[in-house]
Amino acid sequence: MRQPELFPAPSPERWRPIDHDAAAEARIFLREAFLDPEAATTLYAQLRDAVPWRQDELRAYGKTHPIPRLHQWYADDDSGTYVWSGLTMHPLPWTPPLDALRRRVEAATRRRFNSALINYYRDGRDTVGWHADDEVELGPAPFIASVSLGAERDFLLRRVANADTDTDTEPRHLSVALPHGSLLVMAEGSQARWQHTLPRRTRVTEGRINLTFRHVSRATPLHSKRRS
Ligand SMILES: O=C(O)CCC(=O)C(=O)O
Ligand SMILES: [Fe+2]
Repeated sequence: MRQPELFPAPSPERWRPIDHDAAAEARIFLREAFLDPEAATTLYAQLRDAVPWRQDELRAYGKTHPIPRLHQWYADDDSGTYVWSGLTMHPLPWTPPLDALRRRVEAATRRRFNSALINYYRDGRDTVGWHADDEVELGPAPFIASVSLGAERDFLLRRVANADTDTDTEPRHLSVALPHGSLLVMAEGSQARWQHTLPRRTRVTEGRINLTFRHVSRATPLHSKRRS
C-alpha cells in the first residue's frame, strides 16, 4: 500500500512533533506561533462576538443535555449538510476573516480545506469528549488542521487500541498545551490510530475558540458521530 505523503514537507524545522517517541506514528505536529499574538487576539474577539453560536443538545438515556461548548459550521456552498446526533447543521458561508485564515492554513499545510468546525469553550468547564475525526465523509485518511485562539488548554491524545481500558488519569495519554495563535496538525493516518479530547480544566476562567479545518467530500451529508 502506498504510504500517505509525509507531513510536513515544506519546512520541517517550523513544526514540532508533539512527542518524540510517538511522533512517527501519531503524525501530529504543532506550530506554536502560527499567528502573530495581536492578530490572534483580534480574530478571537471578532469570532466570539460575530459567530452566531449554536448551543446544541445531546440526547442520552432518554434525557437531553446541552453539549458542553458552543459551535458553528462554515463551509463552501457545495460541501453539503452536517448531521450531528440527529441535528442538521447547515453550513454558513465563509466570512472574510475566516476565509483569510483558511487560506493561511492551506498555505502552511499544503492542503485544501472546504469546511471548518468552530468550537467556543466559554471557560475551563467547557470540553469535548474522546473521539477521532474519522467520519466517512472526511475520506480514508483525514488531514485536520486546528487553530487555537484564547485561553491555553490541554489537549490529550490516546491510542485507539487503548481506548477501552483507559481511565481519565491514564499515564499513557499524551498531553499537549495548545497556546493562543497555535496551529496543530493531525496528518493523514492519525485519526485511525489516535483519539483526542479537550478535558475540563476548572482553573481556566477565560474562553477559547478552536477552528478545525477539514476537507469533506463533495455533495454528501457529513454524518458526524456522537461526540459529547
Ligand atoms: O478544541 C479542540 O482543540 C479540539 C476540537 C475537536 O477535536 C473537534 O472539534 O473535533
Ligand atoms: Fe476532533
